[in-house]
Amino acid sequence: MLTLNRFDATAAPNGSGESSAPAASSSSSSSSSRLAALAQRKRKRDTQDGSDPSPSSSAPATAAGSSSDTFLSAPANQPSAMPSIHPSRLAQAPILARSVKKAAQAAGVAREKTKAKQRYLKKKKLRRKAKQKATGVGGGKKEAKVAAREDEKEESSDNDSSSEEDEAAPATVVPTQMEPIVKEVVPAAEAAASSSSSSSSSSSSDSDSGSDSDSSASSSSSEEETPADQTSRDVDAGLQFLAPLTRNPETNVDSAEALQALAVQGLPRGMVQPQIVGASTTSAVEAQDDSSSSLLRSLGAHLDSAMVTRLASLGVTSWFAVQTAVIPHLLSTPALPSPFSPPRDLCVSAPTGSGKTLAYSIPIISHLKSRVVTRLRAVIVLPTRDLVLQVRETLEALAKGTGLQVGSVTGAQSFSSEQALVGREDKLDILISTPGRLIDHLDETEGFTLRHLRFLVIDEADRLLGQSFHNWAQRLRESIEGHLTGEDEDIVYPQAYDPIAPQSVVQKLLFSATLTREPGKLAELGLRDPVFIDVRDDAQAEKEQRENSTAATTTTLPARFSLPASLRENMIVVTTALKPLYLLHLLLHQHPEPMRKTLIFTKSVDSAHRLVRLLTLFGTGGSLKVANYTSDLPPARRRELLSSFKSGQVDVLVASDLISRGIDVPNVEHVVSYDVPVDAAKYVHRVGRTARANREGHAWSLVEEQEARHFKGLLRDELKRLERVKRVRITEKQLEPLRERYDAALEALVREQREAGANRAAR
Ligand SMILES: Nc1ncnc2c1ncn2[C@@H]1O[C@H](COP(=O)(O)OP(=O)(O)OP(=O)(O)O)[C@@H](O)[C@H]1O
Repeated sequence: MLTLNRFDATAAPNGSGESSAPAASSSSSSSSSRLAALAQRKRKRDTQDGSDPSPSSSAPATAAGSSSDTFLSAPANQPSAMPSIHPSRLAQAPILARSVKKAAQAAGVAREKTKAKQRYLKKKKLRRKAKQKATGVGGGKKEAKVAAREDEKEESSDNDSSSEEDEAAPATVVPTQMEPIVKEVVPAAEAAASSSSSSSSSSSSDSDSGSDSDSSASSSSSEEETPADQTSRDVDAGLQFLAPLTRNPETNVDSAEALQALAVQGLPRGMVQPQIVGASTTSAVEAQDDSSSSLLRSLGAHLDSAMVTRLASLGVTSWFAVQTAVIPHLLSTPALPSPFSPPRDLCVSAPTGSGKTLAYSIPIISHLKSRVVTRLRAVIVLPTRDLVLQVRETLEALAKGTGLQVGSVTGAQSFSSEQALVGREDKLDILISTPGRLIDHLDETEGFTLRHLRFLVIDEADRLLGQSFHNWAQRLRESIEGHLTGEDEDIVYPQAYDPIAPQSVVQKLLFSATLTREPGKLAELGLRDPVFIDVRDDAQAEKEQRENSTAATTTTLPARFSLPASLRENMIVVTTALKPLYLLHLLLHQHPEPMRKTLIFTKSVDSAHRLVRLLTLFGTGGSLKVANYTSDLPPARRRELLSSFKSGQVDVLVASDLISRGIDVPNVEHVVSYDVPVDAAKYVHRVGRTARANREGHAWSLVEEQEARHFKGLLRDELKRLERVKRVRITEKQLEPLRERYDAALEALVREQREAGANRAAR
């Protein structure tokens, strides 16, 4: 076991000979040697740093032995040195956790307040005081902010001193001791790779690891196994998961080694072993309250006939693939899970337009509809206001008649009116929000609490986890888990190293068509043993299922990008100078009829404005009504435009990437990328605005000659769909009939812009 052996090895040069003491010797002598080793290491570091030794190790250098003696003469009931194991390791390895607990009990470890716990309680008290101050009259907000800043300062100064304190406190299992363990693993692994003869001539740290292996070999071969040895073997097994971390995990490689590496680096196991579902899977929407033998009914959650009727009125009579997999899974978790057996989290990767919104909305409503009092039990986080409103509309339609209260906060209304909504805990059952606004309310709205939360949905998860806005993910997680401490200051949990500690019952649900594979990003949310559901096209799903059924373990990752099978993709290579002309040809003459129900994406708001103006000057108005739909428009105007588009009063919307994610505009037939998307995720979300809900749709990418190579590389290497993209040729000869009008429109546009520039300069 690395930690223990390392301590023994450090003690050996001291002449105590404790490292070579038989493993069967009493536990107190083995802990003594570790304590002596700790003291010596600390002295050594203090000497190297030139810093003042802390009181616990402040004995003069000549009194090395006596310093150890100070530890050795600890009272008999002083807990023995425990292996330091990161809580997350213990959470992953129940056997190891049990062994550590047993060893702790055998050694008589009293459950007393550790220093870390004391620090935590102190900080909590300070936070509460700051909050109380903030809720006082006038200037409360400012005071709270100052107090919070002070909290942060204190936290960082605490952290600075923690490693020193922790080492001086030999008897506590403190997570921060993980760091030395990890550092030791790296040289040990390197040493193993190099020739065995080099160990004798290594530096002091090398010799540490060298003697680690020596001592473990000698003691394990000749002596009887003690409980401490048993523990150290278990810890060794746990540490096998540790490996040197590479800085940038390869998240786009599907080889077995890459997957293994990602798993070692912390990608949840479930993500390496997803549940794969074919995209054409469907099932009938049926009420489950009629069958007394229904498993779901026995679990207290089911789809009642009122919900089935509501769904039918919305045109939903059968489940899409993602719903077939996700809805029963979520309904089968209890509405009120036990904190001692909390539900597993869920990550879902499914194509654009495949019905992910209903996949989470229906189980949430089905679970919450039987609640007795209104409390905030579900929070749904989305990246933009438009998406928040869209999802809110869906939830309101589904919740009709259930009495559930659905609300949203996005910043579209004044902060105080939102506070009136979220500041009282009996106003809302379901809240939909952008991350920034949610954190603002957590920080500043008195009475806003997540303590009753049951579901946290992160839709468009990869986009949201890519945003570091005020560390929103971590702060949200703290708010969810923080309330577990309750009012009783003596109960501090969750402590992952206490296997029977109650945990938060919040189930986190992540959805996206481009789900992130980055362990670091997923770790921000602290997912609990997540289940992964991955909807892929049928051929791919079948292949994966066949391969995985013959393999001992599945080694696959959820698809990085999912697109609907009903999407037809095309690319047109164009000359830069004539790009608008190619677009005009595509819109007006590529098909027997002009292209209606079309979304055009440009690279910026300005380009969108210019393009709309050019199309208008050209006079497409006779056959196609064009409007721009960009982020500079007020939300009300955008909603108006969407409804005009839905009703057919507007045929073509020219947008920046504002609506490329999530927005569900029914019946979009064509998506044109006037400027090619900069990355694969953008491509997926743009083209995913068409071919939704199993309908047919067409995507067109206008690729300038000099961009063609890069774009093809994107399709081939990242999206793996080059062969699905049809190359459409438009010759310059085909453009001739439009040329004259186009030149006139272009000239008029240039004139307009010049005049506008001159006017601006004159002002
Ligand atoms: N079972 C169903 N039957 C019929 N229509 C459905 C069904 N499920 C969803 N839809 C419709 O499909 C459309 C797309 O659904 P939704 O917006 O949830 O897709 P999504 O998977 O979230 O897409 P994106 O990844 O682009 O956000 C919506 O108009 C929705 O009403």
